[in-house]
Amino acid sequence: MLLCACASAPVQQVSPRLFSSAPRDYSLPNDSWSAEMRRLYDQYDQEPGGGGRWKRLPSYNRFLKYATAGGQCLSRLVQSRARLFTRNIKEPGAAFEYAIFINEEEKRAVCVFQAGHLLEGPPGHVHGGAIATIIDNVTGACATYISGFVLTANLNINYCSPISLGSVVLVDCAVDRVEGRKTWVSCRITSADGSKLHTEATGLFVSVGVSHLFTG
Ligand SMILES: CCCCCCCC(=O)SCCNC(=O)CCNC(=O)[C@H](O)C(C)(C)COP(=O)(O)OP(=O)(O)OC[C@H]1O[C@@H](n2cnc3c(N)ncnc32)[C@H](O)[C@@H]1OP(=O)(O)O
Repeated sequence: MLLCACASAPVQQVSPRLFSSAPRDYSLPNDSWSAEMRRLYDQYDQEPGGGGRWKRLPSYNRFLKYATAGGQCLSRLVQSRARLFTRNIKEPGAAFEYAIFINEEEKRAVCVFQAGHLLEGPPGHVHGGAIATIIDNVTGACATYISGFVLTANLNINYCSPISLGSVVLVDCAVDRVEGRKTWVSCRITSADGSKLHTEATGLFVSVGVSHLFTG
């Protein structure tokens, strides 16, 4: 489902910020984004407080450092050099370029995803593991938004048609049901115009306390 275009967000500066300690929000547009990527982003992006249905999730390369409620402390405990898998390649556009938008009312998440040249699997096309990664990330974000902290227990993926490197696709997820600690999410990856189905998936997420990460 697409929305009317809104005011464009500024393009993120990706040069090293030598004199700034502010974290980079990787979900903001940068110069590597194609016109198609930017167009889709603008369709879902909403001004904060504008009452829109879609809310962009900020995204940093360290999961815990910028989290509220003791994130920094946990980050030090876990591993100071740890970096989020999808955000750890320095060259903009080389790997995972994406922005996730959440629609809380519909319990949906949509991700605009541009797959860079380092994600190659079959010649000229995206690796199945990279596709699984973006699915896990977006379905996981959707489940987390609705159910709080969860871990992926099960992911089923049907690869229907290959995704060309450099192309922009839509990852569209919805929470199907929540029962106790379990949250089921379904997901479809389509071409930007929705006409071609690339991938279908379902995921089961289980709610855990953060202490589960330390105790197993
Ligand atoms: C915002 C950024 C988002 C990023 C998203 C990234 C998400 C990830 O990649 S997470 C990393 C990959 N996942 C993991 O490492 C998880 C490893 N697994 C585990 O830690 C555990 O097995 C875990 C937490 C899933 C479940 O363990 P535990 O908390 O002991 O739950 P447990 O009591 O066994 O099961 C709870 C329920 O889930 C069900 N369940 C658990 N695992 C499965 C499974 N694989 N398939 C089906 N059902 C399952 C159980 O049957 C049980 O159901 P019921 O309540 O009806 O009896």
